Amino acid sequence: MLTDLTSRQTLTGTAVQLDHVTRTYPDGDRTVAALDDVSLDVTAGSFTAVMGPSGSGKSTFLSCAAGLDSPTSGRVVIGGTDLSGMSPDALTRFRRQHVGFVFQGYNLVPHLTVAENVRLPMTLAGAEVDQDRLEALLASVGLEGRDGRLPGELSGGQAQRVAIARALVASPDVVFADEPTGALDAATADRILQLLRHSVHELGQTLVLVTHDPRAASYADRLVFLADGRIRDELEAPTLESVTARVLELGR
Ligand SMILES: Nc1ncnc2c1ncn2[C@@H]1O[C@H](COP(=O)(O)OP(=O)(O)OP(=O)(O)O)[C@@H](O)[C@H]1O
Repeated sequence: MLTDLTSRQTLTGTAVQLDHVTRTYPDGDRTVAALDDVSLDVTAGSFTAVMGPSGSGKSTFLSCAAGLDSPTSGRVVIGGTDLSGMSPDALTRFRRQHVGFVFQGYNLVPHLTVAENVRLPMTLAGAEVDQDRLEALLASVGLEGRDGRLPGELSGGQAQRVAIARALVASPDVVFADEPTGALDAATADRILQLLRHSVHELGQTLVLVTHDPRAASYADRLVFLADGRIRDELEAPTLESVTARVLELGR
């Protein structure tokens, strides 16, 4: 069971705002809009999934919304801070403190222990993690007693739990998860998705999950469908049945 590890200051309001965000890329003589005038408010303490077929703009959405890339036009606001015009260095510093990431491939540093991997965002930001908090965080993701292990000694599900603890350690304004269960078997994937959902509903974490998997999307509070770089549709309280039905409708 997750305990209240975070002292979140904002449980209400908007955690992430995309305001008319467009991202174009050169394509020969033309430009292609990977993201085309997307506006979206992500409510603090909510779990939003973003789904869409291959090439619909999911990766571009994640890169722009998380401050990994800058939109060609429009603006992104995270936790009240407008990212427009920030230098790459300033964006990196901002992300370390305000944005957590969980990727399909875990992205753990192989020669660092579990505890060192979890601490890493804070270490890079020049901050300490209290030992009690570290232990409580590891326990909350089901990794108590494993703090001295190396990533190579963990199963895929355990490695992703480390990545989730690392994403939560700085109490970020938002965690972005990019196909976090793509490399896991179905039962392990369900446990990881439950853990992510609990981080929202029990810790008040804001979570944005990017996926092409209806099952993963059905864990969210709200589902946004992308197609051709635009928001095509939305579902509140999605279920596997409603997501699957909508995917079939949109595919027509
Ligand atoms: N660096 C780039 N240069 C040129 N075109 C790009 C670039 N990145 C993305 N695109 C184009 O933008 C569109 C959206 O791509 P994006 O990778 O965001 O889609 P996606 O939904 O994440 O796809 P997938 O599910 O296959 O990863 C595609 O047409 C893609 O070819």
